[in-house]
Amino acid sequence: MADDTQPTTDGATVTRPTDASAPTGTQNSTTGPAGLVGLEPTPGVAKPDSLMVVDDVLRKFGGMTAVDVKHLEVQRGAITALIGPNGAGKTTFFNLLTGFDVPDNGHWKFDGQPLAGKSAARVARTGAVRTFQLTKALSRLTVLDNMRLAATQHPGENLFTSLFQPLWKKREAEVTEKALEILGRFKLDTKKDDFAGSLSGGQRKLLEMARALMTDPTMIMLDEPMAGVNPALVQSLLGHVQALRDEGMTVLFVEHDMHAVRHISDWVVVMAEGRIVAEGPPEGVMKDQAVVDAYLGAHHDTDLGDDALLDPEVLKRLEAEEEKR
Ligand SMILES: Nc1ncnc2c1ncn2[C@@H]1O[C@H](COP(=O)(O)OP(=O)(O)OP(=O)(O)O)[C@@H](O)[C@H]1O
Repeated sequence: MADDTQPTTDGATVTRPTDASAPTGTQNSTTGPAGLVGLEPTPGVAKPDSLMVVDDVLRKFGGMTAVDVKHLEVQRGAITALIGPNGAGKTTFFNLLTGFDVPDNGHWKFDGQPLAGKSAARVARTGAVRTFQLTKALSRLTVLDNMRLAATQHPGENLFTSLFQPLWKKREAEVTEKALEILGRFKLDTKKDDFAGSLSGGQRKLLEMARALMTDPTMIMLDEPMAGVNPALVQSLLGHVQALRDEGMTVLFVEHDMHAVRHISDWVVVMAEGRIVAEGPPEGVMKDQAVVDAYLGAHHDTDLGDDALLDPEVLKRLEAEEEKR
C-alpha cells in the first residue's frame, strides 16, 4: 500500500491511505488499525482487540425508537467513524455511551468495565472522554483557564491534594505546564491569554480536543469535530486526530463531513433509524447499498466524500484566508 502524506497549516500531517482495506499506523497484527484488515464488513462484527463492547442498547422517546443497537465493538487504537443521516440516532447513542442519557435497556463495557448505570463523571474517569462544544461560560474564560479547569476532572485529582497548599501549588504548576505543552501541540499557546470565545471555529474545535487531552483519556469521543470549521483547519484537525491514534489512543467520532470520514477513518459504522446498518473500511462502506439507501432516503444532496479540498491550490488559498483571521 502506498501512503500519501500531506503537511497541514500547523505542521500536523494527514496520512491518506490509498488502499482503505489496509489502514496505517499499525502496531501488531491484532491491535490498532492492523487488526481490522480482512474483517468481514458486517454489522456487529467482532474485533480482535475491542476496547468498547455494546449490547442491546435501546432508547425510545415516547413511541419513537431513537437507538436500537444490538451489538457493536470498537477496536482499540483505531479511528472509528460513526456516520448516518440526520436523526439516525448518533448523538443519542453517544450520550448513552458516555452517561449523559439513560437507555431503556442494554449494557456496554469499556476496557472490560461495565458502564451501564454509571454517571457521566464516572464514565469519564474510566478513560472514555468526550469532547463538548464550548459553552457560554467557558467562552468567557481564557484558553489557559479552560485547560486548567478540564484538568480538575482528571482521575488523579483528589480531596487530599486539594486540602494542602504545598501539594496543590505543586499540582497547579504541573497542570499549567501540561496545559501549555498541549496548547503548543495544537498551536494555541500564543492564544493562551485570549478569551476562548474569541477563537475561530476551527481553533475552538482544537481547544475542545486539547481540553479532553488534559485528562489523559484512553478513548476520545468527538461529536462532529469538523462542524463549522474552515476547510484549511479541517486538514489540520484531521492530522491531529490521526496523531492521537498513532500514539495509541482510540478515537470514536460522529461526523457529517464525508471527506474527513473517508480520509482518516480506519473503520466506519453506519447508523440509520437507530440501528447499525453497515460497518467496514471507509471505501467499501460508502458503496454499500444499505448506506446509499439510508442516505438517499434521508437527504439526496449528501456528498459522500469530495476530494476538492485535497487540491493543493484550493488548500493554499484556504490556508491564506485562515492565516488572515
Ligand atoms: N430528548 C429527545 N426527546 C425526543 N426525541 C429526541 C430527543 N433526542 C433525540 N430525539 C430524536 O431521536 C432521533 C435521533 O436523534 P439524534 O439527535 O440522536 O440523531 P443524529 O443521528 O445525531 O442526528 P444529527 O445528525 O441530525 O445530529 C431523532 O428523531 C430525534 O428527533
